[in-house]
Amino acid sequence: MTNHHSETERASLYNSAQSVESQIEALRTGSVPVSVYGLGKMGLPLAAMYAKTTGNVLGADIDSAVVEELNEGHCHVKGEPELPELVAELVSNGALSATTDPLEAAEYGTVHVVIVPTPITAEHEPDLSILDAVTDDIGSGLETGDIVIIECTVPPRTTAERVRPALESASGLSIGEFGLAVCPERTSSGRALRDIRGAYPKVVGGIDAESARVTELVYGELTDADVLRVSDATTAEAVKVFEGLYRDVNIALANELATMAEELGIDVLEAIEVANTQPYCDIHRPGPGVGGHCIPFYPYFVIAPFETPTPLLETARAVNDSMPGFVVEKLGAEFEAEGMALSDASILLLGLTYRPGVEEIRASPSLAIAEQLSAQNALVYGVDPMLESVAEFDLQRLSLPEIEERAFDAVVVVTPHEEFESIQWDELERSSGQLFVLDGRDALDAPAITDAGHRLYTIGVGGDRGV
Ligand SMILES: NC(=O)c1ccc[n+]([C@@H]2O[C@H](COP(=O)([O-])OP(=O)(O)OC[C@H]3O[C@@H](n4cnc5c(N)ncnc54)[C@H](O)[C@@H]3O)[C@@H](O)[C@H]2O)c1
Ligand SMILES: CC(=O)N[C@@H]1[C@@H](OP(=O)(O)OP(=O)(O)OC[C@H]2O[C@@H](n3ccc(=O)[nH]c3=O)[C@H](O)[C@@H]2O)O[C@H](CO)[C@@H](O)[C@@H]1O
Repeated sequence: MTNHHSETERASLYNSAQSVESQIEALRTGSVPVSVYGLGKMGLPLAAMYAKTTGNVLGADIDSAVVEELNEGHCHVKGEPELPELVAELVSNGALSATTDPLEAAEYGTVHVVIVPTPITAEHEPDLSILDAVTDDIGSGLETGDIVIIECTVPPRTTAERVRPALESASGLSIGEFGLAVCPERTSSGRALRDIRGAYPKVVGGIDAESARVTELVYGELTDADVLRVSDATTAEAVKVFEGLYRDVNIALANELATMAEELGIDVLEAIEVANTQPYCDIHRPGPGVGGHCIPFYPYFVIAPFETPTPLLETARAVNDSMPGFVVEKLGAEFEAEGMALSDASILLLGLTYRPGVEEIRASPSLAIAEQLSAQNALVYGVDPMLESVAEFDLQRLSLPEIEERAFDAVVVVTPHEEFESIQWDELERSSGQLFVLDGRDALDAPAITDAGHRLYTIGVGGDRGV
């Protein structure tokens, strides 16, 4: 990859002797080369925003298809408004390019932004191996005056106790010669550019004051929102993780309440909606499970690495992970009432990604639902307009038009993609008796289902919906 900015001066910001105005001028005129590591759902929008602001970004990704597509001006991330056009513009004007060689990026940038995956292992331990690899790569090219900014979500204390020593060891430099800060990505897929531009404040925490100063200056140019500087890097890491913990616990509360709906004999969704009119109440929405590689994973960034007991976090995880089973039990009970076994049933799952419009299947509820149904020898089909392959799922793939050519005993709405709004429910039929429709997300128009002669159960709705 040729360096498209080799002719311009190469400025660094950490411990810069220039005035703040000159530093900002350098940042905005392409004199501060930025390297972004990880060009995925979050990294590509972030690299684009950096390139739009600085005009000088080299992205690094180990996936050659990602790099090739980007260097052709194409956007591989689906469902991000404005991103394809922005990427095309930035690549054509030389503000953004990419390499598969993180070492090249490490030599190129004086600002290094890390936004690579931070998953968990099958044993629910944080897996920071990718972060470690990138840290070592950056360390090998780190120079005095550089700054490294961790945007990926990591367990608290990771930057101070894992990333810092690794950078110092790989570079032979120390904090004070280079900077290190945390600015966690707080964006949601599907609205990434809007969020990064400034839907809500960016949070900055530095290993030292100069790192915090430089990172505050950089994000002050990147976002229109406030930049909130917190005490240190660990606090910034904790802010991000706490947001996710709050969400997982609150979804678990909604799910537990939803499982009580029939015994309560009410529409729990209605009760939640009205309870939330109280400003101190923000009960989330029940569903067939909690997916994605954020919310179901972040609790383990606190449960696993620390000694302090975390019973609430673990219970919330257990409640949310029980929801696919709740769906399967509901299906079994419905068929049992007809004297039919799940092993004789044909079941269609609508929506396999973890939420609508996002091409991500990690921890998707449909994975567990299909697995548990298949384990009981049910015949399981799945439809998802966002997915080319459904190899990870225990089911047979159907296209949306194909579902009206077959008969099912039940249809489960797991993830309500907008394409499903075109389904003609009166065209769906069961080989004999009433089709059973399980609406996991309160996404359906109930009269359209019941007018078509189907039986409808919505998670959280215990009795008949009020008049
Ligand atoms: N997806 C979200 O909604 C979201 C929101 C906020 C924060 N985050 C956090 O952002 C980080 C990245 O998440 P994402 O959703 O963009 O992941 P992603 O899986 O969409 O993309 C990750 C990218 O990193 C690349 N990569 C993997 N190993 C690499 C390496 N060694 N060097 C360079 N690139 C490498 C992959 O090829 C991929 O393109 C994670 O820490 C995540 O927790 C995600
Ligand atoms: C704290 C927070 O908001 N973080 C957001 C979150 O974004 P996300 O893409 O992971 O999506 P979510 O909307 O959190 O959904 C996750 C799963 O929970 C299900 N769900 C959701 C709400 C509900 O009331 N009931 C549910 O059942 C849903 O169906 C899906 O399966 O994490 C990103 C990375 O940290 C953040 O950047 C982003 O801000």
